[in-house]
Amino acid sequence: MTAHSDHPRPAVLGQNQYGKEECRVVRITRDGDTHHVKDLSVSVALRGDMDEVHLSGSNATVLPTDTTKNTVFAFAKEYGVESAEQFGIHLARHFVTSQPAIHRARIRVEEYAWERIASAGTASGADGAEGTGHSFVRKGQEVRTAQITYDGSSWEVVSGLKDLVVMNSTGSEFQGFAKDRYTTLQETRDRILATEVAARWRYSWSGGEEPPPQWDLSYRQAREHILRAFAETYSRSLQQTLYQMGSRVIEHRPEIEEIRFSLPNKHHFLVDLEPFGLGNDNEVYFAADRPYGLIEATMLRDGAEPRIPADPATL
Ligand SMILES: O=c1[nH]c(=O)c2[nH]c(=O)[nH]c2[nH]1
Repeated sequence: MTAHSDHPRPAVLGQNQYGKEECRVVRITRDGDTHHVKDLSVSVALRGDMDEVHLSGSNATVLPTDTTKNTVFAFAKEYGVESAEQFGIHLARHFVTSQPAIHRARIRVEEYAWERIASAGTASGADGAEGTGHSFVRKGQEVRTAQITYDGSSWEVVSGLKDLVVMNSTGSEFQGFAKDRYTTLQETRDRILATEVAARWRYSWSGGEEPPPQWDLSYRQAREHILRAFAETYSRSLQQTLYQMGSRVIEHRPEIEEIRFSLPNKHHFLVDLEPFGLGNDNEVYFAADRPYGLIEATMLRDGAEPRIPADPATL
């Protein structure tokens, strides 16, 4: 006879917590034409008198996780985001002091840093650098890619980059689009435009007597043209912005004769704060993860043959 086979002990509830993970909030603060961005992923975990909800199913002490998410967005509007720490302190204090059943709140914040896309001749990223005031590139290095093919007589070099995240906090609209009975998207004259650029460009160089391009210089310049075109284009669609990025590279870099982009449209939806009696003048956005639009196109030097495949296995 073993102790636990004849007299099994009942299960007891151990440590428990609940909340909302990864509330992706983007707070734009407009200082005239200069915008400031705070981009956070906020996770809330609450603990307290939660036995009954587990044991009997009574939700009397359960502040919904949906409410915790709403609070994150509402606080972004009401208090702004001075720092990740200060924002977390506001939230944690709020949950613990306003809900008698909640005794402990753990707020985790990840902050994604952005730097300004500077215009020609200014130091990229330095705060206060000249630029549009509303164009940003996410900090953290993009990945540079290269594919070299040689068949014993000729070379093909396709270079590129991926994971280059950019955002315009204004200067973008999307309207006048086709509509059918399933269309619910509202036309907008002022939206956030954000994407994670993946681009590949093919050099005209194929060996022989011709000296190869200066690869590093060419990469830096192509990247710079892509960024500037993104920043300086008033966008009517991501497709139009893509075309400007590509044509600018083709026009300024004679060594490149084809460039292909794959641009996810990283949607940012304005949060409806009216239920909380708060306005939202393009200040607080929900950064959606998926699904996302995917806009792809090739730009060619006139007369060049398209050789970058549209559907590669990987970039
Ligand atoms: O720039 C855009 N292009 C689209 O094709 C599209 N479709 C959509 O729903 N939003 C957008 N935005």
